[in-house]
Amino acid sequence: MTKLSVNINKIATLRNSRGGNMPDLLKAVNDIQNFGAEGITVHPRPDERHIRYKDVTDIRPLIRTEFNIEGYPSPKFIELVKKVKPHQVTLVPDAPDAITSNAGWDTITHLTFLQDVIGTFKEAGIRTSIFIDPVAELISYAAKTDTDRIELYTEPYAKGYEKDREAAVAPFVEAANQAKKLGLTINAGHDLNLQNLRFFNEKIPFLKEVSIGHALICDALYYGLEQTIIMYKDQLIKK
Ligand SMILES: CC(=O)[C@@H](O)[C@H](O)COP(=O)(O)O
Ligand SMILES: NCC(=O)COP(=O)(O)O
Repeated sequence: MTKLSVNINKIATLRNSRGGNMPDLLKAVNDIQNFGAEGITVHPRPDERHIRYKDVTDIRPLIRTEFNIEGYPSPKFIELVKKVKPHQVTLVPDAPDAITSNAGWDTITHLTFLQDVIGTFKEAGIRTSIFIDPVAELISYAAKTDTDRIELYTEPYAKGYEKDREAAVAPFVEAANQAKKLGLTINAGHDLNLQNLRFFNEKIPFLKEVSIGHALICDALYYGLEQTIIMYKDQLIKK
């Protein structure tokens, strides 16, 4: 079954908005895992406006599932990830001031850089994934980086879902099949939600993991965190 990794950036953002320690991020990490999530995702950015670097270190001993750290591989980020040793690092090409991630890697232009960074993480025994758009040439270059996985950037799917979900998912199915043939494992994330998740997951039966933050934390305001995680996991059950 596809694993659900909960991105807790939004919980940190809420805490940071007032200073202090409410909501308690470390309690949330414990609870989210107790409620059935199969992983925790964090995405530290250089200005630490969401997750702070210290949060990442503090969270590590509480992980009983899988820890996924996402971010742009700056020297500081690489150092943090090597120190914390998560199960997976997901490389994202976002600019320091990006409100949120808004594109996948140009794996052609940045091939050598990605090969170097991925080599560094693999030497440290950390599984790698790279955030990517569903474009054939970019996927074929992703395989040349020696990454273990790719994370399909699903915002365009989410945007197109209501209008025509078959058309919206088609490039992702094609990209996933191509990546699988090249020996890559497939993750997905960005703007997945209770409406669009089941369809995406059913269309890519070998999808390994989804990381979901924004919509899930918004839903938790209405349903509570435990019930929300149950609802998202239900979307990942193939019926
Ligand atoms: C790579 C990706 O799509 C997510 O990490 C996304 O950027 C969520 O992070 P924020 O919640 O901080 O926008
Ligand atoms: N990698 C995607 C992620 O962690 C969460 O993205 P979103 O659900 O906050 O859009």
